[in-house]
Order: sequence, then C-alpha cells, then structure tokens
Amino acid sequence: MSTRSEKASMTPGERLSAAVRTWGTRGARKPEGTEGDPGPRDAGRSGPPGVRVGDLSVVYRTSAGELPAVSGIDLELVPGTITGVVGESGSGKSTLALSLLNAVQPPGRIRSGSVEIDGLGDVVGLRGDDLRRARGRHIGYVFQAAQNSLNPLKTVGKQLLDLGRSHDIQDLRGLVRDAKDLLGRMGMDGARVLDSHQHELSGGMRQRVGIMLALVLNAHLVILDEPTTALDMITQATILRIVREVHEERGLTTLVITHDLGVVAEVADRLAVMYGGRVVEQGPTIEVLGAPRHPYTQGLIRAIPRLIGDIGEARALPGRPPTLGTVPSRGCVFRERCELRMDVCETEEPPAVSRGEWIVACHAVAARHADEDADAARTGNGAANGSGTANATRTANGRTNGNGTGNGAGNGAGTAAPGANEDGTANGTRTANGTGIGTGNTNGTRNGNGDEAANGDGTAYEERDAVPRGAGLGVRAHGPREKT
Ligand SMILES: Nc1ncnc2c1ncn2[C@@H]1O[C@H](COP(=O)(O)OP(=O)(O)OP(=O)(O)O)[C@@H](O)[C@H]1O
Repeated sequence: MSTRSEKASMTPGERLSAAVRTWGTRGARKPEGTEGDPGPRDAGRSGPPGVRVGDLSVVYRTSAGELPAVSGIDLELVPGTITGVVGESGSGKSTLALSLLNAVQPPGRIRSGSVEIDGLGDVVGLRGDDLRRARGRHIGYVFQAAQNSLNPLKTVGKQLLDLGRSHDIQDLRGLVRDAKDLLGRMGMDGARVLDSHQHELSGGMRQRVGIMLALVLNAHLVILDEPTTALDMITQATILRIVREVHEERGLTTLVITHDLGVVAEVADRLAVMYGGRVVEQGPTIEVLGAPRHPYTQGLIRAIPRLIGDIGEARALPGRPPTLGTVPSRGCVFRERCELRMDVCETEEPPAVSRGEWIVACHAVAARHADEDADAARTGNGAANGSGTANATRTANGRTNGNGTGNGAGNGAGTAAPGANEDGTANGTRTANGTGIGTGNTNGTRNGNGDEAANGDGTAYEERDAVPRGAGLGVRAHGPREKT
C-alpha cells in the first residue's frame, strides 16, 4: 500500500491505480457508536439512512425555455457507504446534489421524480420548516468551494452559534463542545479555530471547518461538493483521509461530488458517472474503475494524465460535453463523442443494462450483452444434453458454489470480473461455459489476473457475461474461490 506522502506526490491517475489496487484491504464499516462520541443530539437516531433517487428531472429556465440539467436519474445511496458522482463540468452533478436537499433555486426547479430519504420520506415534497429542519439536522452539505464560503466578518464560533440558533439548538455549550471535538479529530486546535476569522485560516483548514459545520448538527447524510478542488495535493490527501475517517466513525451515508476520478477511487465505495444530465454508468467503484463498460467512463479513465510509464498513453476525450442548449433531446446524449455510435443512438434512449449492482446505459453495451447471453444460452443447451447435472448457486454475498455430478469428460472455463473479495468470494460477473458431461470432481484454479478456469464434471454454469479484465489498473482478485 502507498504511504500518505507517496500518495500526495502522485498524479490523479497514479492515485486512482493505487487506490483501486488497495481496495480489498479496507476494513469493514464500524457500527455507529462503537467508536467516538456520537453526541447528545444523536439520541434516538437510527443508523445511516438509505437514499433512493427515482426518475429525477431538474430543469433551468432559459431564454430558450426550460431546459433539462438532470434527466430521469435513478440512483441509490446504500446506507453507510460513500458514493462518488463524477463527470465533466456541466454534467449535472451539483444539480443532482442540490436536489437531495430540495435546494434547487430558481431559475431551476425539480420538474419530476422523487428523493426518498430514510426517516424523512420524499424530500421533494418537503416545504418550509420541515425542509429547513431536514437540512442541517439530517442532511449536511459542504458546498463547492466551501473554503471561500464562510462569512468573512464573523468568527467561526459566531457562525457556529448562528447555525445552532437557526436550528433551535438549546444546548449551545454542547454544540461548541462537539465542534471543538470534531475539529480536534480533523487535526486542528478547535478553540483557536472557533476564535478565528476566515482570513486567518488556510484553504485546507477552511475546508475542514466546512465539514465540521456540515456534521456538527449530527446529520447522518452528508453531501460534499468538490471537497478537494483548489487544494494542494498534500492537503487534498489529508481531507480525503478525514472524510473517510469521519464517515466511518460517525456512521454516515456520504455523497461526494467531484470531477476527479482519483478522488472517488480514494474514498468512494460506489460510483455514478454522469454525462449530459444522465447517470450513464454506476456500480461498486472497484468494478466500474477496474473494468468500465460505458465508452464515456472508458474515455474518462484514458484521459487521466500519467507521470510514469507511457506518459503519452493518456488520451483526451475528443469533443466537448454538451451544454443545456446543446444536449440532445432524444437518443444517447454521449453519441457525438462516442466511438461505438450506432444508428439507434440517434433516436432511442439507451436502455439500462444491469448485471448485479452494476448498471450501464448504452446501446452498444446492451447489444454486446444480448450477443453474449445468446452465446451463453447456446452453450448451456450443450451442457444440458450431457449426462451430468450441473448446479451453480450464488449466495447473498456473491459467493458462487458449483456442484457437479455425472459421468464422462467435460470442461468449462470462466472469467471472473475483477471484483472478487479478499475471502475469495466473487462480486463480479462471470461466465462459465462448458459441455456438461462431468467426471465427478470439480477443480478451480485462478491466476493473478483474477481469471479462473474450472474443469470437471457437470459444468457449473451461470448465465452471466464475460467482462474485460483489469483495464490496466492492476485490479486483481484475492484468495481461492470456494467450490463444493
Ligand atoms: N442557475 C442556473 N441557470 C441556468 N443554468 C444552470 C444553472 N445552474 C446550472 N446550470 C446548467 O445546468 C447544467 C448542469 O450544471 P451543474 O452545475 O449541475 O453541473 P456540474 O456537473 O456540477 O458542473 P461543475 O462541475 O462545473 O460544477 C449545466 O449546463 C449548467 O450550465
């Protein structure tokens, strides 16, 4: 694993690779309350909330009429996870984040859809005091450029008290105590910071103050919009470490908005890639970055600058992202820049293809999957004709157990996606094809790339797809795969 100082000197591309490589070494989330003081205002609060965004569309009024900045977004924030949202400037990331607070301001408005937050219901329907209470006490928001958003005329402490009063906090001493504690955890002298004005703090310190203000009312859903923009590399690394630590200590559900893939690789469990107001690909970060399927995600990863190895390898995506006025009203919004473009992309909205937790909206990916499914089904018929029987069961944690019995000789080969956990369980997609006249034993071998070959009787067969491996990011599977 890279040390912190090594990480700080890395390019975004190197940090991306390093973070993806070390993913499997992360510890499990600590349950809330097992470490640290959750604070008195936490009483009665259940665990981190889940969030379900359903068919969300947001428009801005322009001289050309109302134009969509976010269209038909479906996204789930799993309780206790960090979800990263990435995309180029103008892709709709901040608009999506503001919608989670029902805080889109005129000339914008949420045109349709829902944002269901556990414990709050659909925030799109909240108004007035209910909405004000939800913000701050349930949902903490660290705005883009938070390091410049403090009031320059008031000390941080005064702004903290204003925040407390605006949320009817009675125990202001307790609030100050919690603020000092949070600032201390983030490596600062809390008393000194509360006595300071904005100009007396560095950019990184102000960003930490922003995080403190978002957390101090004990919100359990936290949204960070570009938490590291405009910070130097070392401060960036510190802030990301703090985000991760605070997230785990306080049992949060966190959304991180960024245009920097290195940032999501560093902190996010799950990832949503936005383009032209749509989520074009989403899934577990390790899988999406390890083997991106959408041509836009592939292009974003190819564009990451490299300092070592083949420095000419990085290739910028051709063309420019659409603006409100140029985003196509039908068909695929990415088609102008896409090397896989087909006729259907001009007219039809791409279907959402899902495999497990992974969802991709792309005609080319959908067509490829349909072909692969047809191939798999053909091979599966061959297996059914054999004299052996084959079973493959997938348990809730993604573990695949293959059983086979039979007579004769057969073999199957499978490719595991680079998503296997340390204990050898697979959370990736896989294909195992074979003719299923087995000999009675099942053996599995795996090489360092996470490839797997299974030979034996009664082919363990799953109707799933092969995926590209590793994408040069050094993703690898760990441990033996369980077979019975
Ligand atoms: N107040 C506004 N009035 C009109 N259009 C807006 C307004 N705010 C955002 N937009 C437009 O909505 C689209 C999405 O903007 P948004 O800020 O959500 O994107 P973003 O991905 O967060 O970009 P960035 O990374 O630059 O912050 C863009 O085309 C933007 O120009």
